Amino acid sequence: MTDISFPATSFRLIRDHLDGPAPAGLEGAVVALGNFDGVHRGHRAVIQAAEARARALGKPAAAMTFEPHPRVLFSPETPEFRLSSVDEKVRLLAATGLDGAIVMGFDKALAALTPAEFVQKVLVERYKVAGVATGFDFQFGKGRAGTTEFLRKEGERLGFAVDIAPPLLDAGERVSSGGVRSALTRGEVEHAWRLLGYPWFQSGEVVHGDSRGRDLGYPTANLKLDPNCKLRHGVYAVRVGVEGKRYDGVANFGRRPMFDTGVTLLEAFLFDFKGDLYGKTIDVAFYAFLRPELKFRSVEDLIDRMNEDSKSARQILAGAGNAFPQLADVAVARRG
Ligand SMILES: Cc1cc2nc3c(=O)[nH]c(=O)nc-3n(C[C@H](O)[C@H](O)[C@H](O)COP(=O)(O)O)c2cc1C
Ligand SMILES: Nc1ncnc2c1ncn2[C@@H]1O[C@H](COP(=O)(O)OP(=O)(O)O)[C@@H](O)[C@H]1O
Repeated sequence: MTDISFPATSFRLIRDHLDGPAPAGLEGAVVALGNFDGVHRGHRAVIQAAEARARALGKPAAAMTFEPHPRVLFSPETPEFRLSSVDEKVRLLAATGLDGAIVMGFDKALAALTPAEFVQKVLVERYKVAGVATGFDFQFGKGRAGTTEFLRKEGERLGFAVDIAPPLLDAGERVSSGGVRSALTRGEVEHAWRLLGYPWFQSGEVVHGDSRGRDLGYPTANLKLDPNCKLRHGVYAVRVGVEGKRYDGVANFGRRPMFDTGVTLLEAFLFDFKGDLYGKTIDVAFYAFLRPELKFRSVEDLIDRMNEDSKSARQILAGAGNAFPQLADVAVARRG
């Protein structure tokens, strides 16, 4: 167990809707624009470009993101495996050192704005942006017709700075949310970690299970993940953040074929912890895939294997240094 000190933050979170009044607090900022699912290293490069420009201009720096993900509006029948919920995203953004984030409610009215209208109404009139930073492949506005080239021209015409970050490569692979998703789907959490720059994590409230864990000598804190989560089922070495402390542990994600539950859960056993976690929000970060879920001949065999899993996880995590996602406290962010 180690103490985590959250970065002190005066982070300002704005949840904006076009039909409401223009919110105060981040006018004149340099804005990093994007969906930022996972806030991976490529996203951080965009954020750094916004911060550098903001410093040069003596302005605040903020991220502007869209919620729900535009895909939810356009193709609700094919739900996306999201790397981060809006809360997780905001906590990641707040820890980057940005002054704030604008979460634009993405609805039909916003989707109907042409690229020129989005620039004029949202960026210029509503936020009076001093600059915009985005990734090389960002597209925006009705029909995704707005390109980075268009944004550059609009910036020149209307007087705001435009910075476009080139693709970021990791060992020849483009860092992308899609790359992280497919790594997680294969259980390759180390690869996801490389692309993200931090071990992937999921947050949630601890719920009650079947009280079986205690009898096995392995009480597990249970989280229901988003049903669209495509993380490979199996056993992982994890580190768990609880109320500013963190614990190494081992977790199973799946349906527990031993007990024919049919329900998909993330269940984490925390080493060197005793206490009650029900109702608490915890962060479970993934460091290594240990094995797939199995059906053992007996509960004793399962327990033997869980003992082995714990030993491997302890070894792996001892070699992981202090690595843990940098997360600011959302409760602090929300007060902003
Ligand atoms: C390290 C670890 C490994 C596990 N491996 C398996 C497994 O291979 N097969 C399985 O059916 N359940 C597995 N489980 C899930 C346990 O069966 C589960 O935690 C237990 O049923 C407790 O259920 P409860 O939380 O509802 O009380 C594993 C759990 C942990 C913590
Ligand atoms: N080391 C630990 N790791 C995880 N949970 C623990 C630990 N020690 C105590 N607990 C508590 O035990 C609960 C899990 O017990 P368990 O018997 O698995 O029941 P259930 O699955 O019904 O919640 C956790 O939610 C938490 O409150």
